[in-house]
Amino acid sequence: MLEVKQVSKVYDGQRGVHQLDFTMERGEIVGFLGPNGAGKTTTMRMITGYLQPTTGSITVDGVSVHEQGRSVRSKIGYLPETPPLYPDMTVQSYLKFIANLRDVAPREVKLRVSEMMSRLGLQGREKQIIRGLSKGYKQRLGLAGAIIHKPDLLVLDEPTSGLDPNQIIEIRDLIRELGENHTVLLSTHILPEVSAICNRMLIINQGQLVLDGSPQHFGSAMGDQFKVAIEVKATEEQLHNLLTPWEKIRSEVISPTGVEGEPDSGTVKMLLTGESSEDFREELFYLLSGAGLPILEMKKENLSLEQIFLKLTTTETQAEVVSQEAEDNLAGASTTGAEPSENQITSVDPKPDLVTDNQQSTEESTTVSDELPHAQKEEGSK
Ligand SMILES: Nc1ncnc2c1ncn2[C@@H]1O[C@H](COP(=O)(O)OP(=O)(O)OP(=O)(O)O)[C@@H](O)[C@H]1O
Repeated sequence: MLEVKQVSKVYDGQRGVHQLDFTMERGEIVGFLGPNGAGKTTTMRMITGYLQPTTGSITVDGVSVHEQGRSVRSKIGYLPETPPLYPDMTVQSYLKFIANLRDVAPREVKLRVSEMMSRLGLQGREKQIIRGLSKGYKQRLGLAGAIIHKPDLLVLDEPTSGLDPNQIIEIRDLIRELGENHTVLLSTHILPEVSAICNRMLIINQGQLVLDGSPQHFGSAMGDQFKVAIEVKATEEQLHNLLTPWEKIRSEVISPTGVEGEPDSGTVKMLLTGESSEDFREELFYLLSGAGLPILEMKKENLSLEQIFLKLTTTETQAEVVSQEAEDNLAGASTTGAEPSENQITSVDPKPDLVTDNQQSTEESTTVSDELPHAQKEEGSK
């Protein structure tokens, strides 16, 4: 439904994003990740028609966002990082205003406003002045405004930023629910949010896409070495004798038997690392079972999302762009890793503004936005 084709944005000679290429299918919830300044907001503003790409094209259901803006905008809902709220309005009058702005048929406005109030849990706050709402309720109201015209595509820029943990959970649940009827693109710095809500993620670094696929399948695809953790009923010596001659595998004891002061469990836990991304579990199974050593546990070790993110956005190595195609191979019967691409990434801020758990951002709540809902284009302002 969304096609971003070879899109670049240059600000005063400086690169915003470079040759972005991706598509989104109806019903997907896609997480958009990247360090500060990577180009997430720029991309989202171009998709929603607020910014004109320097080159390339963006279409929604085959219609150009920038050539036929008005008809396409009715299909898109956008929640900028700071929701565009008018602090002196009441909740209800704001939603009515947005409904009119979004071309909701006049006879439907009342019904639509009350539908949004109930869907976003805003009932009872109709007459409340927006200025007095908590950050979480402002975010709900922003979301209500973004979906009041029933868009197919929802673009959310850091929707949980600045919320407390309870509000984060509420907004995530709402997004998950919205994902049942909408296609959603959301940017975030909170990596667990991607695993919690999204069925696909895009990572952007220095304006270029460096990863595209499902968060569940990247762990092993991103690692250039296949890793397996095992627990075997054996002695360390037996395992050592068996595994040492296997040249392509490096083994490391995680929990040895016979730890002083501990009863001997009779098992050894080991981490085995292959020299490549080739899956060696089957060979390992036959090797150990052939030697009469029972395998109590065997688990493929995946890179965590945090490790993937850091690997892709902080190293000075060749980018290992994992394409959707490679991920499909991985998800299927194939046991090989993803094909590396020729794209290059270079070093960036080694400490991107990354939240790896449910830490709350300390960002201050702001009510007056520079991104008012009626501002359809705002070239060059951030
Ligand atoms: N209005 C602007 N004028 C000039 N340069 C800009 C403007 N907006 C963004 N940029 C530059 O474009 C690049 C991408 O910025 P963008 O805001 O899209 O990144 P981001 O991934 O959203 O970052 P953050 O996570 O900090 O919000 C940065 O180098 C930024 O400095």
